[in-house]
Amino acid sequence: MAQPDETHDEALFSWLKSANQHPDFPIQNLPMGVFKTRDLPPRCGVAIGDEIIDLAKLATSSPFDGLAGEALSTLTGKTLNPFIQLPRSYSAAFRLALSRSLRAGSRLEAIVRETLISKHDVEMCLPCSIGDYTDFYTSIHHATAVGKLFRPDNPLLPNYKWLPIGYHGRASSVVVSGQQVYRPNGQVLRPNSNEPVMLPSEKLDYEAELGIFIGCPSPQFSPLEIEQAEKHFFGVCMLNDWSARDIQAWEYQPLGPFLSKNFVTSISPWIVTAEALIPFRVQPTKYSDRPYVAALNSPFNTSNGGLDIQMRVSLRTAQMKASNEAPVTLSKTSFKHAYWTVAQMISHHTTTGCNLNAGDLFGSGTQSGPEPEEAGSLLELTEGGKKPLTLPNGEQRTFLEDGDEIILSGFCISSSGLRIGIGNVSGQIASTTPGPGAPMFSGQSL
Ligand SMILES: O=C(O)/C=C/C(=O)CC(=O)CC(=O)O
Ligand SMILES: [Ca+2]
Ligand SMILES: [Mg+2]
Repeated sequence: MAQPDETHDEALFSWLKSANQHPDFPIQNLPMGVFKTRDLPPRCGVAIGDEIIDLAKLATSSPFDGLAGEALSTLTGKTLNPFIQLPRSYSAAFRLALSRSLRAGSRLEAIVRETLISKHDVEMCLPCSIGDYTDFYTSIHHATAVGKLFRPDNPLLPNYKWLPIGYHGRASSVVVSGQQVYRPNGQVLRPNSNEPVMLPSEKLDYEAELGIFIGCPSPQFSPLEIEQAEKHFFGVCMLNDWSARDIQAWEYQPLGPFLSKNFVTSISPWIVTAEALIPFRVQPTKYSDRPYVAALNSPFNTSNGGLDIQMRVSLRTAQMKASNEAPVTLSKTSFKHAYWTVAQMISHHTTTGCNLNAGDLFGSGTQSGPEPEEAGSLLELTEGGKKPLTLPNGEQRTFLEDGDEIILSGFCISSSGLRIGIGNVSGQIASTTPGPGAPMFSGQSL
């Protein structure tokens, strides 16, 4: 795993004014995504300051040599998949060449400047074609708190500390930030009843997660040892695993969540690459009485397997929107508290020989920190709906109501204050049954 290099130098200065001191997209970030405009079909881009580099347009000038040039030639289609499946040496070379081209004094300034499109003129799309989506459960604080609500006698099951628990999710319903979230109908067992009823979920919730994209594919029947796993980690986004808690409580035993989590999963539009995250690597949080599992340990994972990614959840109700109030923060935490690392999730997923493909998406599982106010879901913040939250404007919430907008955002910040944004993922709740072609709402997207 690489050490910080010249692309991470905090003193780098770009010829693009808006990139310098940009809170999300300075020259040290260079996240990748797919966008479209009124005139242009979906195409690959890199966010820099308040602009987006149109990579198909950049490729027509063949500005880069060697691996970086080859990498750029894969970025002319409608998804990032042809690029992210390449070995990491290509993405590292591309990042270096792009970083140099954006620095003050670069001989490529005029060529790159020609490709810039304002972020205000684009609509973001899913960054890649997602073949499979797996949702993990890596926050021990979330697992313990939720376990207490669902299984008071047995909150943390004995397997938790031995392997990263997960379930196979539904890739077809992953959407990009800004898409409406329609309240799902489902079977629910009401209190003091023996028979379920079909109704719109009354316990609609969010889950604050990190999204993890797989890059270089791994072949079937070739388990990845933990030392190899990082080579398959392409990058991250923010992910909201919308969850209908009443549907979940009735359906989840014995096979786990099914319809309660398959109706929509929202992700932020930009993928922040593993290379950009190098300065924010940390030692994973140490947990006492963790059993030693040789296959899930490596010297690198022990020293640098963690990622200090700050996560924030905020809510804007319809009433707040109508009176022009800013969203209210519900919780803050960091992915550094996760019990299992990205490499452990990747390696474990392939243990039986399951293959991973470029563009596969992992959810980290809801990230809740050690303190109650760091909880990544309403289920935890309201203790299963028993303790409503009172918002600054006097409104109360147990679960989400129609018109509520949830905004999950992420960023990393260095000890000297350099910040890179991971992104924002927002979604607004609408009452059930949209009819064909769910419209967009004007949510915030980064
Ligand atoms: O049964 C439980 O303990 C809870 C399961 C989940 O909510 C599954 C899930 O989505 C995991 C997560 O996001 O951490
Ligand atoms: Ca989840
Ligand atoms: Mg989902």
